[in-house]
Amino acid sequence: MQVDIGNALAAEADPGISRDALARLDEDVARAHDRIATGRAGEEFGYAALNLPERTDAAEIEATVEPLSDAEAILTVGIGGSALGAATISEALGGLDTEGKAADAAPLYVLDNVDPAHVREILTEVPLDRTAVNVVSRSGTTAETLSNFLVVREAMEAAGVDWTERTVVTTGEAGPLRELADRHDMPALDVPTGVPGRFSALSAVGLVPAAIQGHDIEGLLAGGQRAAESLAPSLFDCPAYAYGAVSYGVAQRGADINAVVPYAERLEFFAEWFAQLWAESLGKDGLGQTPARALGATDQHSQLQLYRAGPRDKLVTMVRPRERADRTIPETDIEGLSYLGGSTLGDLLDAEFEATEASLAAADRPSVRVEIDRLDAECVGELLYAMEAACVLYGELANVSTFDQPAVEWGKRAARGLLGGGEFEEAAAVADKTELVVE
Ligand SMILES: O=P(O)(O)OC[C@H]1O[C@H](O)[C@H](O)[C@@H](O)[C@@H]1O
Repeated sequence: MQVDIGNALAAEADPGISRDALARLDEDVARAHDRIATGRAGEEFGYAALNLPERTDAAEIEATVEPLSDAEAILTVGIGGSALGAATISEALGGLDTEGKAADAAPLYVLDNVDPAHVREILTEVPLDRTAVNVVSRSGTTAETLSNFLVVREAMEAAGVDWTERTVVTTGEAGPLRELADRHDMPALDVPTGVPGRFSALSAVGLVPAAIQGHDIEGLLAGGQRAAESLAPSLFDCPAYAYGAVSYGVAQRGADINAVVPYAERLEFFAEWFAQLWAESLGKDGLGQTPARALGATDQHSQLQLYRAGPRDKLVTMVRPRERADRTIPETDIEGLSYLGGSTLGDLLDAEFEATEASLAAADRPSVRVEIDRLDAECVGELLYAMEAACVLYGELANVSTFDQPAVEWGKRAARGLLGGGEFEEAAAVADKTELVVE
């Protein structure tokens, strides 16, 4: 993976970071790297995530899902960190919904919301008797996930399918989901200890659907390991830290928003995964950098106007694979279009990428270029790990508590209280809402 931070330098962009400031920041990076290394060595909560490429047992995952390898569809039931990693990996490697049909892998459907219409659509679409269900919850108590799973289970029973035969559970050591798996003797995998959901993509949490689809999960872990080995005490030697440090540096200078723009349809979910990672880890104590999601080249024709000419509060992160399967644009004699003929759609996408980057630089807007070689298992594993390491580094530099999410849990308790799931003072706050209704 390669990161180019040139267009985030103060000489090119406002806000931007000067070379002197970057050199000073590099001293903080060295200290943060030491802290991260200590945390990893002690398997401390959160830091342990950066050991996953070594810790995750690919053979165990493959053996556990083997009885479901004939599945014609996969249904992941989870939310947040228990869904986005799997969706990101399966999409990047080919195998999300309809894309999967073209890619010859069982398509992955993700039930990560409790919108009844969405649930109904998915249950109508998947062949329940030939679907592998993967219910994923670290806590085993998340209301959305458990409710959806109860609905899926009921639908399978109604269709005469033995759901215990078609479900893999991924959960923590204890909790309702673990008890359910034990009671029905279902295949179950562990959410690794010490790893928050949003950092768990390179574990059973993110790898089960890819394993069922026959993707190279060893390759994903090897790519993660390659990024782990690239961690170094200077941002000038480590692409992941260069990205984390520059994001932090420009955020301190006013780039409160980080617009992530992959130039690959198969990385659309990556932007969603990144958004959870960045928002939930770094949005603390009045600090943080708001993730925005876009897709190149499509969103050049919508959001780019704002990114180039709106408030100077954004960093644009442009992500692309350097190689991709390509398709030639047919020659044409249509007047004014002949320049397109003979080049490829990939050439066009790359030209759009470079033109957008230049257009941001010409307007003094900071951007960072993140490139991977191609969209294969190793490069995807490397990208996910590097972004996690970048996030951990940013958290160290900002001195926030990267691995918790108290604000999210507040809302979870309030919703649970409202549904009669126990006494929670957060639920009482709902009744205190101030109204000023206009009809
Ligand atoms: O895996 P679960 O316990 O079901 O949690 C799923 C999600 O729940 C919360 O929203 C947390 O903030 C997320 O970080 C977590 O990924």
